[in-house]
Amino acid sequence: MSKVAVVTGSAGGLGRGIAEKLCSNGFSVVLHDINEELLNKTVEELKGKNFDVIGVKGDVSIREDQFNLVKEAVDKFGHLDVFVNNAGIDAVTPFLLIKEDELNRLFRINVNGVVFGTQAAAEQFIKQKTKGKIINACSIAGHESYAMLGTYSATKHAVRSFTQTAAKELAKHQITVNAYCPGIAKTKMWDRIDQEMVKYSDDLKPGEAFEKFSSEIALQRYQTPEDVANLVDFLASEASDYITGQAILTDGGLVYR
Ligand SMILES: NC(=O)C1=CN([C@@H]2O[C@H](COP(=O)(O)OP(=O)(O)OC[C@H]3O[C@@H](n4cnc5c(N)ncnc54)[C@H](O)[C@@H]3O)[C@@H](O)[C@H]2O)C=CC1
Ligand SMILES: CC(=O)C(C)=O
Repeated sequence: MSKVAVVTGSAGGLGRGIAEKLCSNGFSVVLHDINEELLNKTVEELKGKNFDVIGVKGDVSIREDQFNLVKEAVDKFGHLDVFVNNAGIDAVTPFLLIKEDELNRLFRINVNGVVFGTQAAAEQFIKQKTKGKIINACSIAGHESYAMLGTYSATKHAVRSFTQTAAKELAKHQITVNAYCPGIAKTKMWDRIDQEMVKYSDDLKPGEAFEKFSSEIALQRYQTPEDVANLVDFLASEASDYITGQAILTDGGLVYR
């Protein structure tokens, strides 16, 4: 019986990389995204590689959607082993200009989404009476707060906090809860961050905010989805069974904790 994983926000970017890695290691994977068109395209591409996948459209910030996502996974594949809370959004704003809408939007998706996904997955693991793995998208911004990324950094610190609390409460059920903390990966998220940072700067040109952040990386290259997927793959495997409540950096040497 193959293992079953759900990856939220996996129509593109890091989530897609994670889904592909788990598929290539024999998982059946439920891809999930709010962007239905891209989700359907990605599902077809992965099916074309003979991967065992389905797609479920949903919004992580809606609690009911997260429980429905787990239900769809179990209806299709019979059980659940791994739930990756990957979906997240960004905002670039000088601190003095942060407004209520930005705070609510980012916390709803980046934090509420992780809480609801964790609850839905844990409920299923407890019902199954099996161990289970919950893996959350944190960031270097969950360890270090960045200028212009105040709201985003606060949400990622909150993800780290909920990862610890959930790990402590769910350990008695043999459920582990960990987080991966990527550095600077060239996905649509960083394309947007770069564009916005350039708008607020007098001297940066398009691409230069990304280059500036990347130039600090000790290993001298920006991150790929595969780099991130390698850590998530480990956290999804039995090799990580004795690890819980951790927010592990994978950033090529950028933030040292
Ligand atoms: N790209 C980077 O350098 C880093 C990314 N991260 C985190 O990794 C995760 C993935 O990031 P990327 O792939 O770069 O982002 P991305 O923006 O390229 O992809 C995110 C995906 O999530 C989906 N999504 C957005 N809101 C959603 C919602 N409410 N419900 C369901 N799906 C939704 C989007 O449609 C998109 O397909 C995020 O949590 C992000 O904060 C962390 C550190 C660095
Ligand atoms: C996108 C992100 O997580 C950063 C800037 O750390």
